[in-house]
Amino acid sequence: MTMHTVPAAAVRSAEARVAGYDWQALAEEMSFYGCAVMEKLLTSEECREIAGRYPDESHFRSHVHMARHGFGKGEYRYFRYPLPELIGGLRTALYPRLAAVANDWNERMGIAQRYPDEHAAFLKQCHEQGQTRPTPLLLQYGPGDFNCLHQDLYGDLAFPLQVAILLSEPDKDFTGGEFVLTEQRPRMQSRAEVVPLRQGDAVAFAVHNRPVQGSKGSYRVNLRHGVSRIRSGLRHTVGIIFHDAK
Ligand SMILES: O=C(O)CCC(=O)C(=O)O
Ligand SMILES: [Fe+2]
Repeated sequence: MTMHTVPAAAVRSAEARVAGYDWQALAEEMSFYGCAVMEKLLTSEECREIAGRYPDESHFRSHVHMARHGFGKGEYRYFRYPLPELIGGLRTALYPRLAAVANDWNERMGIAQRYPDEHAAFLKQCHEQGQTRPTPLLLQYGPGDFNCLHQDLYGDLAFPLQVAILLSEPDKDFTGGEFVLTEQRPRMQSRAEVVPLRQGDAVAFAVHNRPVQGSKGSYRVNLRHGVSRIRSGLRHTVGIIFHDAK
């Protein structure tokens, strides 16, 4: 078993969970708007369990204070391999669903690259390119914190969709702190999208580019995502990024 292999039982259980969603509807949402919400991907107990890992350094390979890098304010930690089974299982199970969307996008954007059907095969490509470090992360924001608009690119090889799961309950654990996306359109003004999430909901969204169907064919837009200022309380999220990092 290599370091990035997820136990088969964890993958099967995540696949069963993922199969409960209407993937045709989700794929259409992603293609129309650049994002789609999977409601209640995690239970509140699972959310609490994952968020509760934040203080325990043994789960993580590194710790980032966002203000030190100009990324915003707040902090996050990248998980180590092996990932927690729930996160690793979902990373493996979500990948093929999103790869179908990613391959359709590449075709529409005239990009020759196609993503393999299985996450293990894609990770192998990352590792062969020297992108070997795990990218799933746990984020923690307090009052006044925010996450500047950004793109999670960690090397030349980038999977074009990613997932973020809200672990805290809006209006109870925190206020403010909306997940936001902006879409920069060629020679046009940018479009913003605010994604309403409850505890346990996951948003799948475009990392950088996606095609938009216009009246005269398809054009390419450039997306960024971030989090508006937390007004009160504590907000945790887990981010699932499918490419590994240099
Ligand atoms: O905290 C959030 O909702 C966004 C986190 C983020 O930037 C990510 O998961 O890549
Ligand atoms: Fe991000």
